[in-house]
Amino acid sequence: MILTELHLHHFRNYQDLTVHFNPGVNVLIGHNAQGKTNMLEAIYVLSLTKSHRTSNDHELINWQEKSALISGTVEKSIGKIPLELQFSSKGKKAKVNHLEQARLSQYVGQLNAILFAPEDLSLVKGSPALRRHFMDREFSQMSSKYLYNAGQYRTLLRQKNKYLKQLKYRQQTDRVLLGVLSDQLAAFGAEVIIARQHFLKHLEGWAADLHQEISLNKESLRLEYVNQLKVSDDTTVEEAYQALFKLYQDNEQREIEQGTTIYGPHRDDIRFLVNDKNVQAFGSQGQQRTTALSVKLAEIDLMKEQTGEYPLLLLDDVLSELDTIRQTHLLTAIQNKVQTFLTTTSLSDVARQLINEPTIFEIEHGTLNKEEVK
Ligand SMILES: Nc1ncnc2c1ncn2[C@@H]1O[C@H](COP(=O)(O)OP(=O)(O)OP(=O)(O)O)[C@@H](O)[C@H]1O
Repeated sequence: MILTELHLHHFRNYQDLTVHFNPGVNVLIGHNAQGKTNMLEAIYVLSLTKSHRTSNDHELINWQEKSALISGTVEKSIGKIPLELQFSSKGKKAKVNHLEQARLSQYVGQLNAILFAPEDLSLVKGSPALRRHFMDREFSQMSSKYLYNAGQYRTLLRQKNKYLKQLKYRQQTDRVLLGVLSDQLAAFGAEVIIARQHFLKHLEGWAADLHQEISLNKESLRLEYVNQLKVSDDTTVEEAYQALFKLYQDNEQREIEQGTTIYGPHRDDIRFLVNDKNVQAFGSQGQQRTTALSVKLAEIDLMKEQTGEYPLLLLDDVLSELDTIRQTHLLTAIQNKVQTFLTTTSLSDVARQLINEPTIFEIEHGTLNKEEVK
């Protein structure tokens, strides 16, 4: 898919801007604090309805204003689709084809974007929460069912945890309601677990090939889904539900004593194995970076496989974080395949040579100038 046009109105430091993009590589270049990341963020928000930098939508609205608008046209194999998001103190409204969507979950999936920022290089060495967030964010874009199930799971988890605390401090005594909450939680949790198993298996296939290539055939990569149920590719949702519900029943007293839910996909993780060794514990920084890069690039192919369309790729200041070999791999892997937006304060010679006919936009104080490419 291609984002042909973007319009920003009172979004962050952009007053009123309409920009037409290159279907290939778009370079957003400028000094610090001019609005490069804000532009990538706008595309990301147009894709997922929320920002990767803040959970407070109000921050997206220009400080002098009361509302903001992001709109754009996405071109897919089925045709052109106009998308629009409005933010105000009353909340946000999402429109597809000029029609307001009753639920944001109906909107997500129209425009898919993969964001790669320097912090993604710590996907491997960062906390398990980072990897769970990664799974939820990426798999939600590929499957509205996943988005729904993960959302329901989160809501029920909050309810169950609140109830467990009330039982712990004896503000409640009725365990029947706890059983009902655990039953529902196990049902949505099982859906999330089986979907993660499925998506990670496919992601592994793509990532292993890329990793081998980037490491010049020296390393093999495997991805293991770490979960308390130890599911395999053959485990059904029903089996996972039964197993998870049993864990809740068997550990009811422990969960009450701890005032929190101990089992479920909110405790999952991903283990990355390079040449069969856990790269988080034993890998060099370079191996960890190669792993993160392979996994990010693999997402592009996974998304194409699952949705039939390539996503957009948003690269926020990552080139400067990668050495020449990894830069070369990244840039050759995306050329002529995915529409790419990359921010940088200066483009290295390597990148200039590798990028095919980019459009270069110079950003200064929330305005854009197109640079003629020499
Ligand atoms: N809600 C807002 N209203 C107005 N201006 C904002 C708002 N939010 C952020 N800004 C301004 O946007 C600018 C930051 O833009 P951005 O994060 O895109 O920088 P950048 O060009 O990516 O820089 P760097 O290279 O340092 O990452 C800052 O000047 C900040 O003050």
